[in-house]
Amino acid sequence: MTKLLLKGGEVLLPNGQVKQADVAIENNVIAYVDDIPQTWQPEKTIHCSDKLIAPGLVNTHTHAAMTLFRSYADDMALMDWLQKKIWPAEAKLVAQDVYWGTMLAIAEMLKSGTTTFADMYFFMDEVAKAVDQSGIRAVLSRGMSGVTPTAQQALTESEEFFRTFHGFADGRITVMLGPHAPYTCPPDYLKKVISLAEKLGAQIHIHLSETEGEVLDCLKAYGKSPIALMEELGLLGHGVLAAHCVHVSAEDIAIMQRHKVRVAHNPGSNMKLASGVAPVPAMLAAGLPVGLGTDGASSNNNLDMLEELRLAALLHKVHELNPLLVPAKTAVDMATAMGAQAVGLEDAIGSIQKGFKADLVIWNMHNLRWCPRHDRISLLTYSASAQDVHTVIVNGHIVVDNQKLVTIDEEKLLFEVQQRGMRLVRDR
Ligand SMILES: N[C@@H](CCSC[C@H]1O[C@@H](n2cnc3c(=O)[nH]cnc32)[C@H](O)[C@@H]1O)C(=O)O
Ligand SMILES: [Zn+2]
Repeated sequence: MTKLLLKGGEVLLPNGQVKQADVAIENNVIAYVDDIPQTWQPEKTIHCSDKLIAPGLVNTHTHAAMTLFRSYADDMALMDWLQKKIWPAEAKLVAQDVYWGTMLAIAEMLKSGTTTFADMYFFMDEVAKAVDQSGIRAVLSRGMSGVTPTAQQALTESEEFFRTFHGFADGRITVMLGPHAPYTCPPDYLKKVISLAEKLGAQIHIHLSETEGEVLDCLKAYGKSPIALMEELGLLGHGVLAAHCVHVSAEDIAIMQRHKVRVAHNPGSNMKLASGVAPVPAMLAAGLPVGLGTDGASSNNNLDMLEELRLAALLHKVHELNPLLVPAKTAVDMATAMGAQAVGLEDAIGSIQKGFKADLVIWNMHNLRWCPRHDRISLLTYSASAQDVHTVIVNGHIVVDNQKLVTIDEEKLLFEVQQRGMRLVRDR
């Protein structure tokens, strides 16, 4: 048994209040917040004065290994970017590339306070290996496309991946099915995905209504929006994490409400690819859980969730010319508890409370950006930097210690990803 005490810090509580409290961690869970019995003796103590103990950030949508393509193809529209640059480069990927690209992503995420990420990619055994070794938590899906020669193989691999890795790495890995999008997965293929989801009891992670073009094409082909088409096919009944949802109508939102669809909002990616502005205030008002995501590093171009948190708080204000929208408290909620809901882990992570998994970030407030401290949630949203991440704990284990990665060799990582990234985009 390991017993860890976080002493003398300020804790961001589930109700959004911040209070001075000690936190006791036993094995992988939060054993006590504040009311620690006299008899409880820690094996290790972290002194947290001038520090804010907050839930780990939840990155609800990414393609981790796309760090390999960071800065390779910028300033393009989504379909051009995917079809002309990314998919040809991805065709050259080998398993080891995905391992190293993912490890780089994990290193970047951990150091910037992310403790859980939802991923959709391929060579997922390699992703699971990187997750296992690094100590982060992840919700993994093998991206499936119905229009490539690997369509059938993707279904088989997804099933095997689910059976092998759902609950793996001390429960840090959960697995979803990942049909890529309606424009790469035609209805007949999605029906196969749905049958598989039913057979396995698996949830679904999919890109929906990311661009206006996607919605118009879908209307033309099927007479329905992507969301309405997904409802008709029966996909929405399976616990759906829908990435983007930029071009959704009021009717779409009503459908999503009926089926408790969870949204991954990616403001950085949506802005960079000029996809549009998701109606986040309307989706929140409809009671949909809206988490935040970075999307792949190649459309962002970093995996810093604090940046998404801030963009989420800023974008909707300027877009609707209403400074009251997505206040700091809501943005922090989206990056933590609502993110946990979005990835289906709301009973385990996303808030600091007794019995929850010990996934925490200790922020250093003793610096210029955090002074003076009128409101910690405001400071975290509008002022903080990833450099203020002092210590990160996932599943009760310290994975970042005083800004240093504990489980990952950073120099080796930089070398590997530099070499591999260059090879992938070299013309043959
Ligand atoms: N098409 C793959 C499976 C999809 S994996 C996830 C895919 O999502 C792609 N991707 C990354 N960002 C976005 C985005 O913003 N929208 C749609 N797809 C994206 C990424 O390049 C990757 O190919 C196959 O052949 O089986
Ligand atoms: Zn994506």
